[in-house]
Amino acid sequence: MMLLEAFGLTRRVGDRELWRGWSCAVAAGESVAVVGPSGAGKSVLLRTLAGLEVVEAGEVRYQGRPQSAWPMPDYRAHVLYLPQRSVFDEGNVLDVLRAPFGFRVHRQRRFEEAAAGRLLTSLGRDESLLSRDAATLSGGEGQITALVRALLLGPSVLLLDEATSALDPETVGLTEALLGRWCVDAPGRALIWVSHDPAQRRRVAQRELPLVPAVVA
Ligand SMILES: Nc1ncnc2c1ncn2[C@@H]1O[C@H](COP(=O)(O)OP(=O)(O)OP(=O)(O)O)[C@@H](O)[C@H]1O
Repeated sequence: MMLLEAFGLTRRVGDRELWRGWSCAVAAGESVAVVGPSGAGKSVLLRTLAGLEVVEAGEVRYQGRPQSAWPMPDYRAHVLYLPQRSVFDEGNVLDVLRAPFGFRVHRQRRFEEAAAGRLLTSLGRDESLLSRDAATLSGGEGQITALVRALLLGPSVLLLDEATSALDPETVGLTEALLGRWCVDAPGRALIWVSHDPAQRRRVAQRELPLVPAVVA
């Protein structure tokens, strides 16, 4: 069975059709990249797969079950969207990492500061980041914080929307290595990348899923 599938997705914004009849099938253990020109709707597509945008036409399935048949908080905990830029609530990074564990959907999970520390170490940072005010993080520090928070929550599918764009090359390398290991470390995981960097796509993606803009009649 495929982990995440889309069948015939079509999406309009205003009076413009972004894409028509888009389909994909991503298996567990796969790392793939959605590619298309600027404005083609890659972010809208990832957000649609993540259950953050309405599915106007077509169907998304996770573990063979239609997105519409999942309780949405559960679905979004499994299929997690990581934006280019995250806005954090007040507090320090530790507060930001811990906060989602108070949500009902994550009640089976327990926040472990040591696990956060290990992830930070594997991204070339140390625990001093935990005490920093989240509102004053740099773009790259914000991306690291968002990635660590996402991984701590134990998703199955990570949708990465230019999620390493603000990182220095060394940290990009560490992030790609970490995610590559993450994807195969346990069964039932997959990565879907959107990246403008073709070299990054070659490094991280086993194949590309083209997003071709709809033809205007
Ligand atoms: N809620 C919305 N209302 C109206 N237009 C929207 C909405 N969301 C996205 N759009 C438009 O849809 C188009 C696709 O946006 P999106 O950010 O998904 O493109 P993209 O392929 O990720 O682009 P880029 O590669 O430049 O980041 C854009 O023209 C955007 O302005």
